[in-house]
Amino acid sequence: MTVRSGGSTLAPALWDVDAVVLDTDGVITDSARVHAAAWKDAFDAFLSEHPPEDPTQRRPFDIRADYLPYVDGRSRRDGAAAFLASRGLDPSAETVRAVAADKERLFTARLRENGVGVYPGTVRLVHALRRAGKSVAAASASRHARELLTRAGVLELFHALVDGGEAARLELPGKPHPDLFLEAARRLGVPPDRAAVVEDALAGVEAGRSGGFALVVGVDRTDSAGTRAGLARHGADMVVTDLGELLAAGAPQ
Ligand SMILES: O=P(O)(O)OC[C@H]1O[C@@H](O)[C@H](O)[C@@H](O)[C@@H]1O
Repeated sequence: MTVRSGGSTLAPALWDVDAVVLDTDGVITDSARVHAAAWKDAFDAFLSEHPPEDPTQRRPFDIRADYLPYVDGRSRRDGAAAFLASRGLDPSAETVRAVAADKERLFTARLRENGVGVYPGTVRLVHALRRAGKSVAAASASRHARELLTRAGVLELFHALVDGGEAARLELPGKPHPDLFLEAARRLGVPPDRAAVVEDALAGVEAGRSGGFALVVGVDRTDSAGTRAGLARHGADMVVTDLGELLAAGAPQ
């Protein structure tokens, strides 16, 4: 049976779920690259001021090799600590706070200068899900998620939002723990085995998998074999390059 409602058609993978929880950075808004670039500047400054003892660990922060496994999807402090530890540096609370504060300053400056865009394929999918009677939530480790969704003009499309501020207030452990997504599903009133998670981060697909969600969709906007394989290995049931692929062929573009 094809779910046709309001003229839109969802891909079969979504027919059997009642709700979809979408990560924000890189899934709804094109802000993952802004986070990654700000982290690179902050970590490279730190590495040149505090070079690791082992010369092989002194190379600059690399967005593919370092951002994806250690920082993407994790809270500000968890991401900073994971990367520093990966280079053999002591992730003391003080060091983590200093690097995270530097990244925050760089991130907000970039955001002020360039603004943030939204992925049109995601907006089309969210409209189609709503027309099909499904609930939709946004979830993010970022404390900026509400601001980003508001600036992009899409906040009102979501029935619930759990962001980094909420996660801290509720003391939810960050991704790869599933708590952020479970809280979003709880707010929608849908059990995880009736809901899908959509994520671009390795820690995020892992969270969807360990949360027992019915479907975990990975998003790889670079369409690289390595990233797709990584997302699948960490728990994605399927990987798309754009969320428009979750609309059935023939659905309005
Ligand atoms: O510093 P913020 O805005 O609270 O964001 C925390 C994290 O949010 C995640 O969504 C990003 O993938 C990370 O790069 C970022 O560090």
